[in-house]
Amino acid sequence: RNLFYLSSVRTTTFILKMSNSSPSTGVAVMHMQSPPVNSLSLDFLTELCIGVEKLEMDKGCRGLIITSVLSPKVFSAGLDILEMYGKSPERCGEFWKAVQEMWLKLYGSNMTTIAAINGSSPAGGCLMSLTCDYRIMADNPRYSIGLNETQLGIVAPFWFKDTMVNTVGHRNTELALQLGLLYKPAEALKIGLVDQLVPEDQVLAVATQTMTKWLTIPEHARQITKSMMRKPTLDKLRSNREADIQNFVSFITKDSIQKSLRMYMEMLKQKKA
Ligand SMILES: CCCCCC/C=C\CC(=O)SCCNC(=O)CCNC(=O)[C@H](O)C(C)(C)COP(=O)(O)OP(=O)(O)OC[C@H]1O[C@@H](n2cnc3c(N)ncnc32)[C@H](O)[C@@H]1OP(=O)(O)O
Repeated sequence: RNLFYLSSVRTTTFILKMSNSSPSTGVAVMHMQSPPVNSLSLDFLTELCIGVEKLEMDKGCRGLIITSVLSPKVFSAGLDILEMYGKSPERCGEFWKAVQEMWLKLYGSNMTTIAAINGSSPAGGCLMSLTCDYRIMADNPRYSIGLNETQLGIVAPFWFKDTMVNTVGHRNTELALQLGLLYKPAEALKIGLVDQLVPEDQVLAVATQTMTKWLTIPEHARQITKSMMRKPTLDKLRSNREADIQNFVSFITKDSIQKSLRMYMEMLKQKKA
């Protein structure tokens, strides 16, 4: 099963093609396609990290757009709850390492990255879009975005929080994280959680136009500036990875947390019924 595919902007797509930036544009598009909701499983994260690493090594690739083919519904439902429920501590540790890896690779990417958010993007899905340099969201009030971890009875780790603070500031993050707020597109724009709203059918086209503008900036200067802005946040996790994994494993395997996750999954199913 292919969890996502990468394509050039101008040519049509190929499944998991790795030398995937168009020579004419230098831009790759990652289309996430892991039905039903693009939840971030261990397999998905592993595949994503390999794909990004290959793009990073491709000197012809200067930009990456991340979007979903599950539109018009979901960009990403965040971490796969089933990876955190009823799993052994070893497996939980492996999963968390992959989540860290995804964040380190995307937040630390040398490429210009744009999230073309064409559906809801809660929790880990919001984190993934926060790693990007620019966020364009479909202006559809059915969609929402935010770090809603507290609603599941879990706590967003410090590097989720730091990424949010770097984007929307301390006060907005305090409110967002404590209350587990999911923002409608207009509210997300207001606090700076997304940079631009566009009609649903134009998300990818506007992302592509925006990328063209970003790529006119001298590459070396932009990369050094990005690194200067993000390095302290990245270094904080890099120097605490193992402790962060241990913290996650001991937290997520607690009976009370497992119970909260079970109740949340039941609530999702009931909502559907
Ligand atoms: C120190 C401890 C640190 C812990 C830090 C953890 C950090 C991050 C946590 C996360 O990312 S947890 C995930 C949080 N995600 C959510 O809360 C989103 C939940 N999902 C939804 O709100 C909705 O599904 C949606 C994304 C808005 C889409 O709605 P839609 O109506 O289109 O689809 P549904 O019918 O609700 O769902 C379809 C199907 O998918 C299952 N599902 C949904 N989300 C997840 C998920 N995140 N993981 C696994 N499975 C998910 C849902 O249960 C349905 O399953 P079935 O009933 O079809 O079996």
